[in-house]
Amino acid sequence: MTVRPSPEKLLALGMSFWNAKALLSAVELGVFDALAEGPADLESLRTRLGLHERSARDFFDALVALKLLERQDGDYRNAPDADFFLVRARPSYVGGLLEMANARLYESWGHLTEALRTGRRQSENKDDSDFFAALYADPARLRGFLAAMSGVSAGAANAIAGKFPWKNYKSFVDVGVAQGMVPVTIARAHPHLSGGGFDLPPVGPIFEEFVTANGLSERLQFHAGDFFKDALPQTDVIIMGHILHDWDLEQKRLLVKKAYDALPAGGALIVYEALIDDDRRQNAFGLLMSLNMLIETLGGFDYTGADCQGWMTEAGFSETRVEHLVGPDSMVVGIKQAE
Ligand SMILES: C[S@@+](CC[C@H](N)C(=O)[O-])C[C@H]1O[C@@H](n2cnc3c(N)ncnc32)[C@H](O)[C@@H]1O
Repeated sequence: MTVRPSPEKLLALGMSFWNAKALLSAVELGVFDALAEGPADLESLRTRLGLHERSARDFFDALVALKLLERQDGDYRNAPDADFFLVRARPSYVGGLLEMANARLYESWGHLTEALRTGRRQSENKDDSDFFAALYADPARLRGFLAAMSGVSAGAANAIAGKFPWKNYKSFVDVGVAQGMVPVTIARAHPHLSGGGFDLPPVGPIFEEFVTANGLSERLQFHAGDFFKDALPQTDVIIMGHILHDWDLEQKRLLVKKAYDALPAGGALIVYEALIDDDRRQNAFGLLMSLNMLIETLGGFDYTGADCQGWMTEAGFSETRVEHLVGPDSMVVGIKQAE
């Protein structure tokens, strides 16, 4: 008997932007913040959030069906994971990424077809100015972007702190550090390490605020610079997370070479991203991230572990390996030959 194919999966995938936008609007409206204080019934939640009465019930019940909220005896409360990760006041908040997705990516992705036809990015300014220069001209957007990066890298930060042999090294610098989630996580887990972050000058105060709030300002310093114009700080281990995918092939190769030049013999470069699997058929998130680079940047694209190992070998690294971190993220480690 032949099995009749079902369109269910295709239709669910095609309509999954509904689910995404319901979550993004819930974060924007502060639904999870409102319920962090305790359960609320329909009317009090609706008035608290300033929603029109027409669709509030459907919206909240859709969030129940999506398992973001729970409802008991007419009262809504946060589902446990939403309560942990989506309440702004909690240190575990990862909604910065979702805020950025809501404010910028959601609309830009509406132009994916045009981007695929033209090869040109579709974020707010489609001209040739540097993505980061435009972003950093607006302090509120800068802060939002850097906080979003903490949400993106929190899981990988824990995995790098746990999986890399830090006991063999004394110092490290995270290049393109953003707010500092990765160095803070590593320094907390390994009290013998000191280090810091390298990034464009406007990032300094935001990094320092985050490091101080985590009680690590004695061990983590900020290095201001432009990684295309300045040498990278000399240190035992350099980390680059979600950096190489922002840039074109020549720029990627240049950054790997600059890391090699800054490391001592025996030093290590850790590159982490949502690496595409070598066969380019499994890591849908990595492949879609690469399309996000089309939407957002002039020449950026994501790549496989084997691609990155190739650039590291070209730059002079004597040993390279790829290790899975968490979810879609993996790291490529390059070791500079010990003398
Ligand atoms: C996509 S974010 C990645 C942040 C962080 N590594 C993470 O994974 O969460 C890219 C970072 O590179 C920094 N950056 C961009 N251009 C730079 C440049 N020319 N020199 C130094 N840093 C730069 C940005 O400020 C930003 O913090």
